Amino acid sequence: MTFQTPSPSALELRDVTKTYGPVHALDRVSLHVPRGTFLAVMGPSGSGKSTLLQCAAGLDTPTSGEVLIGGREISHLNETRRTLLRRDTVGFVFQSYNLLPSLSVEENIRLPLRVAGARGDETWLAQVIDRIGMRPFLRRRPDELSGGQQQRVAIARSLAARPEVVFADEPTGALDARTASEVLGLLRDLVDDFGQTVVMVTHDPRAAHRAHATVVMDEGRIQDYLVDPTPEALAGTLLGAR
Ligand SMILES: Nc1ncnc2c1ncn2[C@@H]1O[C@H](COP(=O)(O)OP(=O)(O)OP(=O)(O)O)[C@@H](O)[C@H]1O
Repeated sequence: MTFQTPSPSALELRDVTKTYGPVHALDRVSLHVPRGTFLAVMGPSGSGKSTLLQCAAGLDTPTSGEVLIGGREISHLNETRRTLLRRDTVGFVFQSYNLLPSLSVEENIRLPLRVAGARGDETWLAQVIDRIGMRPFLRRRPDELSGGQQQRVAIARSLAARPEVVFADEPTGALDARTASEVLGLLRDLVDDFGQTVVMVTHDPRAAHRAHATVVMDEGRIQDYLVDPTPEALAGTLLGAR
């Protein structure tokens, strides 16, 4: 499955299989995600979305096949080297924000740099903070923010080290429809304006609709690949997946 653009690849899966005993959670999945694109991953429960994200982000290793982030093969690295590579090249956004409650907004955003012992690019950080609209809130604690604001902070944190790919796992699952739409608009803007690459697992066709393209998983395989689908087309494809 390939985007028809000449951009270099931010993420590539080559024939990736992940088995748990007799279960093929991923079954020879190949995928190419160019830089500066927003890809949604949908599919029924148990179709392999989380496994795809875990293997693609280097949180887990495939049983066979290769995963390349920014052209570097990660699936054959040992745990330590994979952790280091992940730290430098991958950002995460979770449904539950996962901010540290004792740290300020600014400290949360800078956390990946602190953990890496990196100085960071101050111009980039300032750009990100302004783009997500959190500059007035930098000294607040997460519990002094709304859910949407907390997710904005989490998105800024995911971008702090200017990663090759941001992986978002149901990033709007805990938000009301209006706030979810704002957060998705922000993710899309980060891709369109900053050239970031985002891979987002979602159950929500309205969320996937904001991405450039959607892969639909079923039984560990990519069952469909839709470019700029309408929410109705996505809902129809998902109904047909089982
Ligand atoms: N650690 C594990 N041990 C055994 N089986 C697993 C494990 N993780 C996933 N599976 C199995 O692999 C298949 C794919 O699971 P996965 O969690 O990737 O699906 P999913 O599409 O993310 O589902 P959901 O939408 O419910 O989160 C399922 O059959 C699941 O039971």
